[in-house]
Amino acid sequence: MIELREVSKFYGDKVGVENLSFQVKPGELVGLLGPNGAGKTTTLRLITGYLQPSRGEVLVNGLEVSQKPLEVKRLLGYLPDTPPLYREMTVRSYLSFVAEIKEVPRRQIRKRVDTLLEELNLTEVQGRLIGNLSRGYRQRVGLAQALVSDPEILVLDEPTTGLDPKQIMEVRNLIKELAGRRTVILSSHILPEVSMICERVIIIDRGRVIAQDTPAGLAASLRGSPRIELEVKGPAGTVKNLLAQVPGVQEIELKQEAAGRCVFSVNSSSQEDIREEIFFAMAGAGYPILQMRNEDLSLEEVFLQLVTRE
Ligand SMILES: Nc1ncnc2c1ncn2[C@@H]1O[C@H](COP(=O)(O)OP(=O)(O)OP(=O)(O)O)[C@@H](O)[C@H]1O
Repeated sequence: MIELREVSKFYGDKVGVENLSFQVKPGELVGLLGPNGAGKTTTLRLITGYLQPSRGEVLVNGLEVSQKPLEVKRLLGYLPDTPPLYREMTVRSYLSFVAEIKEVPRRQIRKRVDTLLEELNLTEVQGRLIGNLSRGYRQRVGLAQALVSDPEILVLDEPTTGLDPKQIMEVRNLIKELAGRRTVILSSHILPEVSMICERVIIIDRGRVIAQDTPAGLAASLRGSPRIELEVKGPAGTVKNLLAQVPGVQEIELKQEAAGRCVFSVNSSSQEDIREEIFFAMAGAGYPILQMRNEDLSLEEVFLQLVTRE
């Protein structure tokens, strides 16, 4: 649905993005993740045709964006980093105006706007001037204008920026609901956000793709050897010796010891799950396991590792 082929964009001698290649398949919900200045906004502007690449090709639904800008814009709904709102218009008149520009047939405009007002919880403010709305409402109006033509593809630049926690939850849920029938690409510098709502994450840094995978896949590929955290009721020394005999155990680190309990972090050399073996070893010796869990890397840790490694 969206394809970037070795795309570069330079601003004078400054690099916006360099040699960027990735694809987004129909129906996917993909997150573009990166720190400030990584090139997220540039990438989204290239996809929507607001910028021309200095090198390479951007294809949307098989059409080259720079060759077929109007056709591509018909397929897209775009929420830019600053939504293009007219402060002196009411919510309803603004959405009707955008619907007209987006070539929604005249007879359908009223119904379409009603549906959007309903879906985005804007019905009660439909008669208010946009300039008088709170930031959360304005963001929702921005999202509504992106959806007005019921586009196949949605491009959202930092859709939750500036919202309060409740509004963030609402907008995230809305995006998930919208995603089913559409292809969605959104940008964010918030890690939990993309891991929560996106099926696939493309991490960019300094204009380049440095990783792309599912949130779980990214964590797994970088996790290296699995780690287990274990709390046992028993003497630390003996427990450590027992752990050392479990096949696959590589490193054992005592993290805490108090009141007859000890907490260990155990590194395994194999990709096999060694928790069962640990259980039998402790049960055999009569030391109850109070807690045992895989220490998974969060997306945040993966992201930091990737960016730092670069
Ligand atoms: N119009 C411009 N002129 C010059 N440099 C620009 C322009 N727009 C972006 N840049 C530079 O290109 C790089 C990528 O910027 P971009 O806005 O795409 O990043 P971003 O990931 O969206 O960051 P942010 O989250 O801060 O918006 C940055 O170094 C930025 O300073």
